[in-house]
Amino acid sequence: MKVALGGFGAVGRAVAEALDRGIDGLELVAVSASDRARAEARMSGGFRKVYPVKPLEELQDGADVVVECCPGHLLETIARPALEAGRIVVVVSAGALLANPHLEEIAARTGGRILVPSGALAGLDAVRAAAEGTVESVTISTRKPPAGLKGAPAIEAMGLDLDAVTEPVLCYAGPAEDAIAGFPANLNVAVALGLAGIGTARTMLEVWADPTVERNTHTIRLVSDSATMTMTIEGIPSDDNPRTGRITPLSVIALLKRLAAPMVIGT
Ligand SMILES: NC(=O)C1=CN([C@@H]2O[C@H](COP(=O)(O)OP(=O)(O)OC[C@H]3O[C@@H](n4cnc5c(N)ncnc54)[C@H](OP(=O)(O)O)[C@@H]3O)[C@@H](O)[C@H]2O)C=CC1
Ligand SMILES: O=C([O-])CC(=O)C(=O)O
Repeated sequence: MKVALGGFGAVGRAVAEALDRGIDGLELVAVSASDRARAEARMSGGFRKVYPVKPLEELQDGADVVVECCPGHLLETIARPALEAGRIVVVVSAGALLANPHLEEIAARTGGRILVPSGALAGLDAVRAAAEGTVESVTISTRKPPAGLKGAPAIEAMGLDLDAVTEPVLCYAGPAEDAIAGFPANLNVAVALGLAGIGTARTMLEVWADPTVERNTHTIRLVSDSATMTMTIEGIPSDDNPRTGRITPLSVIALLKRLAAPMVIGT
């Protein structure tokens, strides 16, 4: 499968490095970045090959799979032409799907597919299985080191000085659906959880700026007629972007491998 990466930041570059090192059945064919020269320089300083840096709208040409790993407001720019062309689109900015419900309609019409990786979250396999039965409630509590919430419009609206936070501050409590506008680059996990389970309107979220944690910590609780679950993941922030956990690109790589694998494990 030929893979094009829409984004070459904390997620895209790590996925590109893995594909460049070589994964059976997968071939990197193009990347996108806002700074083309910098992307090319990064590839020439360590990659085996320098891949074409293409505009986001052209990633589907010559690719079977397009991975969206850009700021969420660019999801439509990447996904619409790729889905119109019937491609598989891997969406890392899951939160942006809420503002773009038409993408699923395009996929249904063209035979394209939208795949959302587990990203920085644990347990979506079991949540999806439980959702085939009756789920009573799903909650997620997110605690991030204050730096991991920097730039979020909701934090700016609160007037919270994240550098001055000395004890945990509750920054949001309510449905996952209503949080993403205020935290577009921080809560993709909560939207992915909602989409996997009982919907983002019924999935209840708390967001904490917590100086006592060093990791992006997400705890899911689910009550259903098949199981109750409590799952916590403590993700190490990536060096490139403290908002993004290191496990996120690994989740994308694992998903891409499933696409090419003769055997698939997990829901
Ligand atoms: N689902 C999940 O669990 C998670 C989702 N995310 C989400 O994944 C997405 C990617 O995260 P991350 O890699 O950390 O983000 P980064 O900010 O590190 O990287 C973003 C990339 O997008 C590129 N870009 C920006 N504008 C354009 C443009 N107009 N054309 C082409 N490329 C562009 C940047 O280019 P340049 O390199 O030139 O700056 C950069 O390579 C974000 O939306 C983030 O919120 C993150 C963590 C977990
Ligand atoms: O990496 C994380 O902990 C999660 C994250 O940023 C997101 O969901 O957008």
